[in-house]
Amino acid sequence: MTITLALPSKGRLKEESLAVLTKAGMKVMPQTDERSYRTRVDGLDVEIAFLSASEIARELGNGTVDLGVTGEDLVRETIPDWEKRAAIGARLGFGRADVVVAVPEAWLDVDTMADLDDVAAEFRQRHGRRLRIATKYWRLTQQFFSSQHGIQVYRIVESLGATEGAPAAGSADVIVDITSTGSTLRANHLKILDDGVILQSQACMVQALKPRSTEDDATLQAVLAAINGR
Ligand SMILES: Nc1ncnc2c1ncn2[C@@H]1O[C@H](COP(=O)(O)OP(=O)(O)OP(=O)(O)O)[C@@H](O)[C@H]1O
Ligand SMILES: O=P(O)(O)OC[C@H]1O[C@H](OP(=O)(O)OP(=O)(O)O)[C@H](O)[C@@H]1O
Repeated sequence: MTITLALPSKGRLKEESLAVLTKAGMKVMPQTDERSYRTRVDGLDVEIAFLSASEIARELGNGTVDLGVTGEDLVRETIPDWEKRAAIGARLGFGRADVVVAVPEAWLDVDTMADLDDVAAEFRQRHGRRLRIATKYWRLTQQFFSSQHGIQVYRIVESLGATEGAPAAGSADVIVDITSTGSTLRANHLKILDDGVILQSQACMVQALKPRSTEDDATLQAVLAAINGR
């Protein structure tokens, strides 16, 4: 029996994930070439699958992989009712980014979610339409605006990239996106609301919650123990 561990297929997330496994004493066999997306962990019944970070979240949600390294933001955004289907086994300390609500710097009297609620409430009267929020994080946005802050009158405009440009382009009024250094927000004259941090995300080792054999469960627990003890 074998379990599948999905790792990010490119960039810093891939390099840092491999470094975590090495530090935990696991030897990932070299890929036969850069474009081969599968390999194994030496001496363990663990198959490695290299996938994109967002795909890893999706595959954890539908139970196609047993373990995966991906961002907490993607787990919470991609998997409906994520806590029923996945569990965070370890926070890995890299891939840090905050998911934030940001508004134009020119909105001088809007600094908090309560201020934004006021703006949303009067937006239709003033502008003849609802407040538009550009984001690719529509699930996190709905939870934060509607469930946590009771803001109901808005419209999500799905953005697939360059989200920070949406207010200047006129396709949205405010945005929800990730930020790490803050330079993209600053370059686009946007400011984070004082209570506008929705999630402080980082890369995590995530376990799919699904039935598996006793041997596979033992392998999975051994991997998690090694990661947590690194
Ligand atoms: N500055 C950053 N820019 C983008 N993602 C970041 C940044 N810092 C940390 N991350 C995290 O990296 C993860 C996204 O990684 P990546 O962009 O490789 O994913 P992806 O969406 O699957 O890739 P692709 O763009 O190929 O579809 C998220 O969890 C995100 O929070
Ligand atoms: O706070 P900063 O350091 O400026 O980083 C934040 C930016 O980085 C990401 O973009 P990137 O082009 O890396 O990826 P994406 O837009 O494809 O997610 C993200 O979407 C922000 O736009």
